[in-house]
Amino acid sequence: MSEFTTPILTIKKLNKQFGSGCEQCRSKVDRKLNRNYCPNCGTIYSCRDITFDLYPGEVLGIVGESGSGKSTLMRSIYFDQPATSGEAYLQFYKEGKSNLFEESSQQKKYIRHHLMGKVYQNPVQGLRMGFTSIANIAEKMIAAENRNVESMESRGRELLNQVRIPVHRMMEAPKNFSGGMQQRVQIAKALSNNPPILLLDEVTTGLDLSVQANVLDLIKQLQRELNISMLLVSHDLGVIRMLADRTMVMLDGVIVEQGLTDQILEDPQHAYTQQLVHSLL
Ligand SMILES: Nc1ncnc2c1ncn2[C@@H]1O[C@H](COP(=O)(O)OP(=O)(O)OP(=O)(O)O)[C@@H](O)[C@H]1O
Repeated sequence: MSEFTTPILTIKKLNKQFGSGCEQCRSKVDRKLNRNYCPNCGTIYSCRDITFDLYPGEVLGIVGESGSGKSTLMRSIYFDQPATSGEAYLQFYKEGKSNLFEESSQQKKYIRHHLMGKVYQNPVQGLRMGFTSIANIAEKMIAAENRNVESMESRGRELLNQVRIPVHRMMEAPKNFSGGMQQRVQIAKALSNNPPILLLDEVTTGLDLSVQANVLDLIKQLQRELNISMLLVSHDLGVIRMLADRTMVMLDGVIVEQGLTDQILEDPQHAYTQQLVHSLL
């Protein structure tokens, strides 16, 4: 991305820890951790000084093994849980000048529903499985203060069509759908308020390979059509290779390498990335 393009999202020194820390781990400079964990007090440092920019229309991949902190990062950005410290700025919110983490819970709700959408690995987290599909979509629209039933229904139909769920099934609950369909309803819901940013957390993990390919194709197509910026978390470098323009590699809560995806795949610098790339070949 050009240095002259303004990022749509900027994250600066985001930290998330579980535990209050002790004298052996509180200082960033000389803390002695076993991977992300303080052996003395048990505090887990899930995200450490995570800093990056997301640019308009780009897909930024975040890859790393289980426990490296990817989901914690996504949860912090979407306010599913509070970050311990750090800054986040959105170009579309107060001209990118206000740290989102310091906003009131009401403002965070506004940001979450108007400016972001999120698709979870486990559809139970993103959907009400017993509600109809269209009601799931409407729920996010209502959260963004849309009260017009007709416009919600027509938007719901449009979105279901866009994610290739037959519209005649809109009154069915996601609990009756296959895993791939549930993910598509989640994507429709996440897109309902036309957010400029979509967060995708391991959205194809656990699906059969052919279903996985369909969902990835859909994401790729939507990204092209809507030119939406995406943060895409996966432990699977194959998924990242297919979708991400740039990639960050996380290990033990730290970004160990970032760059253009092609560059990372062709010439990985960090030993862990080399190992990841090697396992893909
Ligand atoms: N609520 C919590 N309480 C304590 N520790 C947590 C909590 N949530 C996450 N962690 C720890 O934070 C670290 C990062 O977890 P996270 O789920 O973000 O990793 P991940 O890279 O997304 O892994 P996975 O792909 O398996 O989901 C792990 O060591 C995890 O045990």
